[in-house]
Amino acid sequence: MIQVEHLEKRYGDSVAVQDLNLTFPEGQLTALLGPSGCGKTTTLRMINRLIEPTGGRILLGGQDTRTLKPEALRRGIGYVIQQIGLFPHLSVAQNVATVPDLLGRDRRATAQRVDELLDLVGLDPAVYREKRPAELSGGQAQRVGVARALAADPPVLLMDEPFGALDPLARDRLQDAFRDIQRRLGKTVVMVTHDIDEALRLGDRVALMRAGRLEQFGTPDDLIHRPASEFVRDFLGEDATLRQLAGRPVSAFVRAGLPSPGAPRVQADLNARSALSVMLREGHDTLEVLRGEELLGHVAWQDLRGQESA
Ligand SMILES: Nc1ncnc2c1ncn2[C@@H]1O[C@H](COP(=O)(O)OP(=O)(O)OP(=O)(O)O)[C@@H](O)[C@H]1O
Repeated sequence: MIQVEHLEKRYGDSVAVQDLNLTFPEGQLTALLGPSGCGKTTTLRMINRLIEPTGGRILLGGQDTRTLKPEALRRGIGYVIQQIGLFPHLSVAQNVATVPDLLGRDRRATAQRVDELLDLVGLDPAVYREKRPAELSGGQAQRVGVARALAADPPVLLMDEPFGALDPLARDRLQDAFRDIQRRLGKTVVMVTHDIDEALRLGDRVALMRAGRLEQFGTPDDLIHRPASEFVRDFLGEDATLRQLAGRPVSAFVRAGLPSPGAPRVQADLNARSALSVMLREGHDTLEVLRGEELLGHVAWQDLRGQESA
């Protein structure tokens, strides 16, 4: 758990972050969202002390980060940035092993861990282990960056626009892969993004910032259905519900029960936004949801539109 108390960063007369108070819950992914220049990156970099606050404090597992040496602090905090900065002269495996090697971990154990991590991020170790960064696509390099950040098994991961440089397809895939990994490993993740879809899709919590201050902190549902201000409402936009639906499979909304006669059938992994389109197109307010041949149940129009309770 990371607690931020009255955090402030001033540059001369200008204030980048002002009286910021929030708690990043353990094992969850919190998206730091907001318009350009609102202080997201500054906040993130104060957590691992790449930037020193001018006021307030940050507690990591209850401990004031100022009492820790920055190097020691950063050993427990993975950091992934958009320009991933792989070492060009090292192989993929050596890049991933950078931190364990620095820490003097056992070589054989590290080699095994590297393979596991490459596997985890969707890169076949046998194919990619010995490649150089120059031989990778942007998406592959980004995956190696994520594997490298996970290699030291840090409980906390800070990510700054980690998927920003990718084309939409690669971004979707890596976002999904990362979400799975995060859930499985239970890491506490703070992710800076200015991409609303990404924040709503990946965030267990979203911290929406504006001009150095926190505008709202809550679940994606909170921000969409219970916006704390006009700013939040405007920032997310009118199609916020649709955006959120696009990130969830229709199976998340299924109710058990008798199918309604004549309802169109869709597969469970169809995204909920497309399911809504099927209802509109077919003129039905329910759908039958199947996984393969198996009937899971049905989903109704109201379930998709009033998803606070989902
Ligand atoms: N080294 C610096 N000196 C002076 N001002 C700075 C410095 N770094 C950041 N700022 C200012 O602090 C504010 C917050 O910057 P920050 O990079 O945290 O914003 P951001 O929300 O991450 O923006 P973006 O999405 O564009 O990256 C901005 O107004 C920026 O101009």
